[in-house]
Amino acid sequence: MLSLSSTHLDREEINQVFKKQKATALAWRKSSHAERSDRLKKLRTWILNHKADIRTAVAADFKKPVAEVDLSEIFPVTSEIKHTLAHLKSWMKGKSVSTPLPMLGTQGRVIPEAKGVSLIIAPWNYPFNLAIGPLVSALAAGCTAIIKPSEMTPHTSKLIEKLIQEVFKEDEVAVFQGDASVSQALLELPFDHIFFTGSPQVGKIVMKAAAEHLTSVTLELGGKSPAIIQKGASLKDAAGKLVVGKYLNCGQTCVAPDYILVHQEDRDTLLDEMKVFIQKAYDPDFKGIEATPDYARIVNDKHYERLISLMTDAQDKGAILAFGGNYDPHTRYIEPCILNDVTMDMKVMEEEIFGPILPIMTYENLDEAIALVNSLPKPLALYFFGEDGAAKNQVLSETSSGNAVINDCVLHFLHNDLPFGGVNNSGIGKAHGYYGFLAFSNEKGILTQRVGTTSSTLLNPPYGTRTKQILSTLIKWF
Ligand SMILES: NC(=O)c1ccc[n+]([C@@H]2O[C@H](COP(=O)([O-])OP(=O)(O)OC[C@H]3O[C@@H](n4cnc5c(N)ncnc54)[C@H](O)[C@@H]3O)[C@@H](O)[C@H]2O)c1
Repeated sequence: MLSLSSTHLDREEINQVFKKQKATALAWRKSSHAERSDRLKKLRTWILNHKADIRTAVAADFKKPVAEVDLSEIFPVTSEIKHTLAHLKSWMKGKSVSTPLPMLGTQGRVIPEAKGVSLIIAPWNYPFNLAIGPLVSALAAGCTAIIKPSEMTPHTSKLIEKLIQEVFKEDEVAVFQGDASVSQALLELPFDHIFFTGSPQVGKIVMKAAAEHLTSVTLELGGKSPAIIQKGASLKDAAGKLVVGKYLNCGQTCVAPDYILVHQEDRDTLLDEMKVFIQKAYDPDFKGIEATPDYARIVNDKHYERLISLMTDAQDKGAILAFGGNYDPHTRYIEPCILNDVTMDMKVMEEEIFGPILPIMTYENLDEAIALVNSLPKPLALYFFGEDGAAKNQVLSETSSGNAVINDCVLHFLHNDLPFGGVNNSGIGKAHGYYGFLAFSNEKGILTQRVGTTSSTLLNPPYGTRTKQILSTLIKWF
């Protein structure tokens, strides 16, 4: 198997490329809309010409189905580029701000300025999308970039390197392959922005390293995203959406519903509907789920064993296997699994599951469900199913999450006009569309004095009675 974990660490080369990018970043800061669009179009053309290579590479890494590669690796990036090309001109223009009375005679404007050299560290679970998606934002903002793809998906990471080498010069965009040691060597450098996607544990390491240079960070992290099914919700509709959202990418999705909170009277019906949907989606010909080409595998043995131990721990502590339970270490197959009677002392409720195991917990009243969500770190997403507006508003106002979706799940990732990201433990900063552009931009506030020095001289020392009167008027009225 292709491996990148042993890629040797060449600090000298990293330093050289960083230095070259510093020089290019200065020039790129002034790059026009046409130049930035041209970079994005070249990127898009390469992707469109290599769709088959992308499908083959991601499938070689974890048997990801072709349709899922198209939907969740290629489409989000091409649509992000299209959206960016359509709006970049107005984003780059910045905006005028209104003038408050005490500032009369001045004009204020906010101009987005390219931050400079950026570092993009990507995870393995959407290995193409989560390395190239942030690059779209970096290029739009006028930044250069060094990308460190995941060592866990070597085929896709190699393809990303090929893409970058064919489309860019190394002083514009470069790729360094390898494991944590390569990330850490990169993190020693004074980047102008770091965009990290990965676990909260590594996010903390990244933020500490960034603090050394006071480099700004976007941290796209993970967490336990709950799905609350309100009493009276359409259980059939919720069941189908939960199954699709959970088992896409074999559950290895940062925004997958991590656990379900359903009213105790609805649990069995929801469960039955989910079983029917799993059968229809992944075993339509009754040949067994393992035979479907539409279900991915676990990325490596370490994650496979972690997931099996989560299932075993839960069952040892009293959880009931309501669906699934079959697995195969040779192919790293884990059947979609649903656990009932889950309690908070089980490991499945202590860590992000990040695999095809779905615990169901019940509640008697909504307050209980909200209290449970609030007892855990703030999640990346929260899903609410139900038509009761008051209940929906209660959940939205009494919980905190990076994003929230009503009557669906996971879909918000594809909405380019919504800020995507977490809050506290699930992330810092937002990605996608305009928000991604802003992440790589310094929003520079510019004030222009238009009426000479009159206004400021009123407040110059020596501070006499008139100055004091002006100040007390300012404080009183403005
Ligand atoms: N918010 C999002 O958009 C989003 C998207 C996908 C995944 N995720 C999260 O990512 C996690 C899974 O991905 P992962 O296992 O690749 O994450 P990870 O944190 O283990 O690794 C991410 C990247 O960091 C590097 N890395 C690992 N250890 C490091 C260290 N000690 N120092 C510096 N760099 C290091 C890896 O080489 C990899 O490139 C989950 O928590 C998931 O929720 C979040």
